[in-house]
Amino acid sequence: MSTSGTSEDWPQDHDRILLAQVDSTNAEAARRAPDLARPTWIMAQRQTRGRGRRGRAWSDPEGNLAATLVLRPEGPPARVALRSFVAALALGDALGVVTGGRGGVTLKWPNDVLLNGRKLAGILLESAGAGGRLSHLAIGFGVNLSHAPDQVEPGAVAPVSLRGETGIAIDPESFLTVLASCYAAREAQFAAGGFAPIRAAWLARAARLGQEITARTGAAETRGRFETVDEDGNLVLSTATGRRAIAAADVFF
Ligand SMILES: O=C(O)CCCC[C@@H]1SC[C@@H]2NC(=O)N[C@@H]21
Repeated sequence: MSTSGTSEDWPQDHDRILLAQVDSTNAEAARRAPDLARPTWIMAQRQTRGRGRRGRAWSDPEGNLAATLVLRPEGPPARVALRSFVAALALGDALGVVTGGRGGVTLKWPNDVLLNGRKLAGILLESAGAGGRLSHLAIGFGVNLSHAPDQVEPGAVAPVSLRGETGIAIDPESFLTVLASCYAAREAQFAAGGFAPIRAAWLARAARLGQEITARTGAAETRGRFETVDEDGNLVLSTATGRRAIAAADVFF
């Protein structure tokens, strides 16, 4: 199956491609990006080689959401990368809509979404370009709507599914419609107001803000109090040896 089209609730300036199966919607995004004239969501019912952050595999049973938004954003790569926060916020908004705002949704730096403190969703940003200019940005969303994976990395936040945690059953296509609409609203906020309102909204939902956390980048580990996220999206920790701004890491609680 490969269909494209729109429905009443779908954002007017976004396109949509629905696939039965693909290796990875992010990989498909990279293949199709040169031919896409408008922001486009690519959703697959099943991925055979879903990928997660830092080269990890992303397990993707049918009934979960696997979708990638392909954008052609203007601006320097560092600003484009702030869409990581736009995306996480939009996903948090979408979950608020489907749960009727019952709460329990928090955001874990850089861009995981937690439900009742456990991992419900991950986001993977990938881009291509040359000479300081990006040709496209792919924002991949993996949401455990129906099933939580059995296996997790040692020390990682345990996974959870929306259905298992709340009893709410929503199919991926319906969830995508809500997510696309929430994303369009947050993108408009980012375009109009820059990172400041996005940052403030993200911090208002941040998991473990003010608490001790560990940031791990390769073999390097930094433990400290989670102070804030700065104007560039860095994780700021107050450590025994001073304030540290960390651009990329995995966070452990
Ligand atoms: O490691 C993470 O937490 C990020 C996981 C991102 C998974 C999604 S599923 C849709 C898109 N396609 C992929 O191959 N990965 C992302």
